[in-house]
Amino acid sequence: MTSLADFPVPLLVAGAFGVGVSTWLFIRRLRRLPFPPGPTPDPVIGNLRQIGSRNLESVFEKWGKEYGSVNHASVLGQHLVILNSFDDARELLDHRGGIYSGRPRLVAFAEMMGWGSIITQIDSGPHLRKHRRTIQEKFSPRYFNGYIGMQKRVTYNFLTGLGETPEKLGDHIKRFAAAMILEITYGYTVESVDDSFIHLADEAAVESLRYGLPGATPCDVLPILKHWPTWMPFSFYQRHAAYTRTLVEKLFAWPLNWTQQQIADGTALPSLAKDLLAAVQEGKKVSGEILDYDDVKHICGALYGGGSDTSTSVLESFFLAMTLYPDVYEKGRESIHKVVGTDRLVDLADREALPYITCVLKEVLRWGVPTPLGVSHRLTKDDSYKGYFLPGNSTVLYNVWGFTRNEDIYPDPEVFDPDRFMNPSKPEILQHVDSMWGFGRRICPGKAFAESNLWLVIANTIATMDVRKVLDEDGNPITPAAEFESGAIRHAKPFRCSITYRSEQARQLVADAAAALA
Ligand code: HEM
Repeated sequence: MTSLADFPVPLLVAGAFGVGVSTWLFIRRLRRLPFPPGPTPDPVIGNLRQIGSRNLESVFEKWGKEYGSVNHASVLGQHLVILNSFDDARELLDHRGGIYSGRPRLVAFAEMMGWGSIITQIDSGPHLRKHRRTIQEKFSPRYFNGYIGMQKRVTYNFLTGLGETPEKLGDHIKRFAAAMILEITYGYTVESVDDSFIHLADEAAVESLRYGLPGATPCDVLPILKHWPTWMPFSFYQRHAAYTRTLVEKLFAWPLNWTQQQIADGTALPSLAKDLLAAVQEGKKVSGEILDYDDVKHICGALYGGGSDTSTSVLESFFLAMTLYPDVYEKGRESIHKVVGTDRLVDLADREALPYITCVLKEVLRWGVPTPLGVSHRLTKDDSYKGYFLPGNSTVLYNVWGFTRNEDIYPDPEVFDPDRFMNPSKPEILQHVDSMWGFGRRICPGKAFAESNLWLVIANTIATMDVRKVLDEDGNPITPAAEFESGAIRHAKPFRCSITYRSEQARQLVADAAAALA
């Protein structure tokens, strides 16, 4: 076989020179291309003023209409690429995923407050691969099918609580979302929203978001400031980050220590943490990877943040939509009565036979948009697209809210209409709503699990409860506004609705099912 050593040295040098020159020419040509169009930046701060807006997704949508679907902006020297069309997002984030799957550097949030070791913050590389493979395997339908009993129990507890104190809808939703994740992750049962883990998670989230968002502290602009000692003057941000870090570390360590104690006592329920800790102890590979204790801590620690507030947002939107659209509710109930009857609750095995309920869930996702701008990716190398230069290390944002409001795909986008997904006239109708779960190599690994939890709870709520508008003193129905609070996770603004069991038989069905699994 011919090896490199068989070639004369001058030929090798000439070859290497040729490759070097053509790479240099290629990069030069790339850099001569313009940035994608976008709003004119201010000196030094760039587009900070526009980016500071709360409803960033609608700002981006306007830019898309004004400048074209791919936009460029900058904030304090950081390039941003904004994708306002689903096709561009699919081309770049899916098809060119090899260079579009990093995560932007967040100095305060990830490096100072301690979130940097969890998957959502980890940049591309072997560490990411290890965590993703583990989560993907453990949240594949094959694996979590073993948790159907747990999914049912959490669902029936939700319905029981709702039947008893419907005015506490928000608390029941929050408890449901937390319980699903914490049971499967740690085998930890959540009895109420007054749970100490939920309090700790809330406090860690509030403190982290206070100064953790990109650009919220000078450390994001001048990373060397993260080393500024906390005993020095002007160290407010460093001291706040150090305090937040203690909360974040406790958030990761506390539930895992709890599971370890349960294992030692012989009382541990099946859970992801239990499986992974056993694999670490026995030196067994998980999805072809060797994990250590810190991997387990951070893999498990990522899931509550990834799965609980998103699911909460979806259920809030569901109850708001059902209050506003009684015809949809009735149609959903009729479809359940036809297939399941009224003598039993709805099961995950009924999913295929109940396509309308699946469409209700899809429409809740589209209408409520839990993650309006997904999670930002990072472009790891210079690239060009549609004649524009996209600089390496750009933060890439995709406008899920805009994709799912595109009138060509979703006419009357603010109207809640699950029928748009029944026998869709074009494949885009189903494809674009799936952007809710992100793109490419970073697509949400909890998608199948989240969809099955949400489907089960939505189907059984429709089957057993009446959700209606509340009446004012004169007996007139009060129509709540379809208003949402935007942010990384979008939530319906607080609203009132009336929730009662559909019948005594429905109440009994739920009570019996909950008792059987208690
Ligand atoms: C309605 C519920 C949910 C929605 C809308 C949602 C949405 C998303 C989105 C948009 C991303 C970012 C994808 C990207 O970077 O392009 C993501 C990532 C992630 N999600 Fe979900 N998610 C949900 C539920 C869950 C659940 C239940 C879990 C856990 C079991 C979970 C775990 C994760 C994790 C670990 C990541 C990070 C993946 C990575 O960085 O590579 N999610 N999710």
